[in-house]
Amino acid sequence: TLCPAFLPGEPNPALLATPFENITSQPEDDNLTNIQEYDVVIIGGGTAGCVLASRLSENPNLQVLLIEAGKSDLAILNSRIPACHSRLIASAVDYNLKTVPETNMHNREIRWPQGKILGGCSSINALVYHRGAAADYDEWAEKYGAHGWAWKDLEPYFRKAENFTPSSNWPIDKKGHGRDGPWQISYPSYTSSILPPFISGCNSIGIPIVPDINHGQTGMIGVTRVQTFIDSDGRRSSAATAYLTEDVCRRKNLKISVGMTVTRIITHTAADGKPVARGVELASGPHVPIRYRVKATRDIIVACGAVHTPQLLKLSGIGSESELTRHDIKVVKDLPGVGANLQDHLFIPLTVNSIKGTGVGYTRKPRVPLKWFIRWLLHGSGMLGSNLIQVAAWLRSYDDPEMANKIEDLTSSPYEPDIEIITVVSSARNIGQTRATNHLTDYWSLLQILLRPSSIGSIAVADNNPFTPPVICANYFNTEHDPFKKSCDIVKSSGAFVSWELPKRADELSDDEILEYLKDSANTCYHPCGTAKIGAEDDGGVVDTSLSVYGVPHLRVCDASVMPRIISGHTCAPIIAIAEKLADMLKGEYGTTDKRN
Ligand SMILES: Cc1cc2nc3c(=O)[nH]c(=O)nc-3n(C[C@H](O)[C@H](O)[C@H](O)COP(=O)(O)OP(=O)(O)OC[C@H]3O[C@@H](n4cnc5c(N)ncnc54)[C@H](O)[C@@H]3O)c2cc1C
Repeated sequence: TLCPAFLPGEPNPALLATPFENITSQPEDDNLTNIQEYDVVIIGGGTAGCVLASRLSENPNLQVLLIEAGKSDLAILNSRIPACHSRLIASAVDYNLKTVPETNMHNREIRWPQGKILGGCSSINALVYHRGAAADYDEWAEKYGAHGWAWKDLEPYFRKAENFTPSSNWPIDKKGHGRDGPWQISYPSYTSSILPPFISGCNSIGIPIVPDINHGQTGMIGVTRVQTFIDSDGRRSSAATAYLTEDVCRRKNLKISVGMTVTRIITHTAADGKPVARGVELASGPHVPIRYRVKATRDIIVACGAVHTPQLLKLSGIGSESELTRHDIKVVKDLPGVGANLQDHLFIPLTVNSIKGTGVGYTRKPRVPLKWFIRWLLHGSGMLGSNLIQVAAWLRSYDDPEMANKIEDLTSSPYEPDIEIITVVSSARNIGQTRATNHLTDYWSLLQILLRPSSIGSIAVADNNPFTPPVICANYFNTEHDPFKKSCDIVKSSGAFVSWELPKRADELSDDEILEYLKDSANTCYHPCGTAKIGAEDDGGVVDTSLSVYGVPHLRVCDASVMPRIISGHTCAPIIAIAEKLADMLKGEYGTTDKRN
């Protein structure tokens, strides 16, 4: 763990791609003759990209290249230690992006972490394993035209990905889970002192205890212990560690390029005058004069995540004509849906002081005590082997008659939630910014996550330079939801509550004061999606149901961008299932068609 003998990925691009000097990166200069070629080129070795590379290269006749801008997650200790996930935010493996000043949030620029590392966000995220409500996927198919992506279509792929290890102290019916997949799912052995009072607080106000929220049951409502992607050695099971094992990386037909950014997708004009995706161009950094190119004889799959996928498509001439022209990018395909339909979850922090012995402040010591580290290193156990998000409750605010009159029901079915409440072990206002100020205090933080926002934002390009960060406008908060009071009820009923810390007088605030507090303190819950959605082209769709980009044959997208509507939960597991399904679809397709030339 400390000094891994094996690190996936080839850092020298000259061994995998053909170098070009002094090219302009303009479509006129799109020479692809006599260059290194592969059957499939996957751009972005993140959550979806690792799954695709691993599954597609199971066919030894298929030459696969995976290109990742970051380096291996095995070399980043904080990525391996589950409890250290928040230390990865604003670190060298984060793109360190932020939104534009959000007008409905007191003009705050919200920090948006995105993993620049093999495994992508699955290597830096909070390790919560959650599938979302079955009705969310049925809604994709029925309401948004994503036929073939309903719950019944995706459920087998959730199982295929998973190797679930049950826990003796939280028994569930294992039938709903997979046992043979590469992704390690478990309950961490360590449980914090927050668990019993949170569950009893929920129970006292009528929230049922549900053994397993990931069962695909109708009505994903209740409080439960959180399942995580942590393996039996207490290490993070990212998409990279799960899918790009040493055996997989030794396959002769799989090449993995690390530390290289794809700067554009090269399209050629076919005999019918239409564009066809043929190759990609990559570079190690903004000031390096050498670019590299590879050709794809079958497909190019963009898996750069919901922020960078639309950016790359636009830099390659695929996007709204007016935006591309404004930035001097030659239009390949006018596709206004690219970068539109951005959706995200917001969380609202609530921090309370709790009775002595029930708080979690001790977990936030600025320096991890050596004995904790040794315990984790040798046995994978103790506090460091846990993601420290231990319990969560999913609720419907509409069932409260007072709320039902105030807000529109945006859930995917009358039985599914619009709110999730999780516990975290920090002063929630500080997440991603500074360490908790007083690590000795007994406190809890609860995050209320708004699961069904109607706010729609966008990803735009700032200019035509692939190394300029994209312009993120989340456009938060054009809906009123009020999960806040429910959290106050939970903590007051928990038997461990002492006083309000943030905000003070939390349960006495008027609606207007709560709204002001939300604008001041709400934060991204790190689930951006929808920016290259499945759907009809005239309805803003970017890809069809085979995840092929409209009007550009042999170009596909597979990542959080393709979700037509944000789900009522965490996004990592659904993306892994989507990638598993696309890999299966492509294996079937490639098995029966002739190689493209
Ligand atoms: C801090 C944080 C906490 C989260 N917590 C959870 C959680 O607990 N549970 C959960 O389910 N979800 C969580 N999420 C969300 C979840 O992790 C993401 O939705 C999901 O992993 C995104 O997968 P993806 O494949 O779409 O993109 P990513 O995993 O981000 O992969 C994109 C990859 O593409 C690479 N890339 C981008 N542009 C280029 C380019 N031009 N050339 C080459 N490579 C490129 C990136 O470096 C990256 O590796 C969290 C996210 C964050 C950021």
